[in-house]
Amino acid sequence: MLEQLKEEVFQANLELPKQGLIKYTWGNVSAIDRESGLFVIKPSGVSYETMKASDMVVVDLDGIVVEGEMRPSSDTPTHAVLYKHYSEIGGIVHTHSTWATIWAQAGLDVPVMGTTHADTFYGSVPCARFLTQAEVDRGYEAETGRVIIETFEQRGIDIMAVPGVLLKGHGPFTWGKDAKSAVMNSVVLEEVSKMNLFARELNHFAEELPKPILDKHYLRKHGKNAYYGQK
Ligand SMILES: O=C(CO)[C@@H](O)[C@@H](O)COP(=O)(O)O
Repeated sequence: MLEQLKEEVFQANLELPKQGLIKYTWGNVSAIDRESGLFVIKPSGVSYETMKASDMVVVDLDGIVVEGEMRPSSDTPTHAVLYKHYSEIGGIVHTHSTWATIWAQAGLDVPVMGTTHADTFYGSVPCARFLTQAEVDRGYEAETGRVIIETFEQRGIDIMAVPGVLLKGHGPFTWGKDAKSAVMNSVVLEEVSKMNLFARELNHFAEELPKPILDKHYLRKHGKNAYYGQK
């Protein structure tokens, strides 16, 4: 069942250490099959060196295991809440990648300071608030998903135009149309987090990208008249 998706999710998980986004088991990737309403996620706490495609766990949108021998990622309820709320999302990634986590620990949005950012994210990547004691008690991981939704709704941000968020004091989540694009978005977020920190260090008054350039770069890749790359 869902053998191809398991392979895709497995390969996407292997990309995390390859791209330098994680150490040890500090991350997870999932992808959903919208037809069955089931998603595939990596098992919790299993070394990337020994993990196999057959170790991937299939869960439903309530996070209940449907297939697999292992316990799914501890972040499964966060993934489930996001898949349930946003039908456009096909893949989700969580990491503790260093540069993005620095911004998360500083409690700051990652501003658009260059075209590298604008090519992927149509605006600042928001930093969501800390969870309250009541939220932690109610279910930390599911409430984390709800805080992400709250952040995007309160700020009126389109989830697919800005496919990532920072969780204050924790780290980034990114998403995309599938697992591969969600991983690419994590790589971009990590790179721009690093670039921005150095740019602000060199010049505390370094400006954000002006709107016309943000529009041009984002829309030429993602707008309805996109023309970047090959047909
Ligand atoms: O954030 C954390 C731990 O603080 C987790 O996302 C991370 O360790 C990955 O956990 P899983 O191996 O996916 O259960």
